Amino acid sequence: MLTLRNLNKRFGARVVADDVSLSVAAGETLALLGPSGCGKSTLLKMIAGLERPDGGELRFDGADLAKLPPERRGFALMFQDFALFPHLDVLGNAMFGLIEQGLPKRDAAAQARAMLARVGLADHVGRKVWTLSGGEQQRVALARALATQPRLLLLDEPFSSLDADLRRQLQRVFRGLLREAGAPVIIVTHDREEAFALADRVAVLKDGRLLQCDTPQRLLAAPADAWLARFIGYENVLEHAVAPPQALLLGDDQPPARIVELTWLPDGARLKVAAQAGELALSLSAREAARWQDSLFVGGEIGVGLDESCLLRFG
Ligand SMILES: Nc1ncnc2c1ncn2[C@@H]1O[C@H](COP(=O)(O)OP(=O)(O)OP(=O)(O)O)[C@@H](O)[C@H]1O
Repeated sequence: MLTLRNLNKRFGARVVADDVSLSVAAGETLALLGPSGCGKSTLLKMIAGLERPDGGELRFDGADLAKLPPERRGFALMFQDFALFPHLDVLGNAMFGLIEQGLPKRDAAAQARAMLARVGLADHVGRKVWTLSGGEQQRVALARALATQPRLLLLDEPFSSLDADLRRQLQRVFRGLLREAGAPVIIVTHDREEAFALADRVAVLKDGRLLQCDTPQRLLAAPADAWLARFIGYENVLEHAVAPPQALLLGDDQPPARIVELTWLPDGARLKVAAQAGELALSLSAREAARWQDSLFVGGEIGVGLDESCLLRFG
């Protein structure tokens, strides 16, 4: 298990880690999620040993990491550009870490081949990496990282250079492989869908502060504050609570709300209305849109209320 306790780091006046405490268990995938510049990569680098914390404690299975140089931590780090070696073929890349560990070449090649087969690249071992597609390169980088059987796997924006379809497809492959690897995994991302798709728990960071760390379900069910609620994708964020879609009540018996924006879609309509509680966004199914069609125009009125029992209150 990896444990961070009261970790602090600043660059000049900029605080990038503000008393961060968290832990990641064996077999668990944790996502560090936050906007650009909030300190995600720096946190990863401190764990890897590439940046030194100003204060706080980093432990792995109870042992203090402070005096352990990066190469002796037994962690694998995978960057967003994959950092493959262009002069080596696929097999050469995948066995690189094993050779570094001092494994005889034959054993290293056998283990690397086995890992390449696991990521679906058994037929590509002799290819130069620059002849591979982005998704294939990404799988080589993962095979290289996993082949060394790291004690901890650190992935920095592993999918950011891939297009959306490939990203989704590889995320599925990854999720299985990461679980099988059995080591704790930390993934840095600014993409909430990626975090929710891959991670068991998601740690949300802002300006170096850990705002909330929980399962995707619990983050969605009980966001800590309004900023976080918006960041994880909620639209109707009120002062003290989120109004999820199920909290919105439509009907003639509800207070009238003026339609300020309207978009017709194949399966209904999207509206923004000026309601008593503030501006609310809502989606109408095709059936609801048909039911209210006479009122559906910008400037028109529709009855919109809030079911207080469905609101997600902060804190
Ligand atoms: N070695 C360094 N020296 C000075 N400032 C740094 C250094 N490394 C990072 N920073 C600054 O610290 C802040 C946090 O950087 P970091 O890379 O950790 O953010 P991030 O959340 O990973 O961002 P992104 O999603 O854009 O990669 C940024 O303002 C960055 O410019």
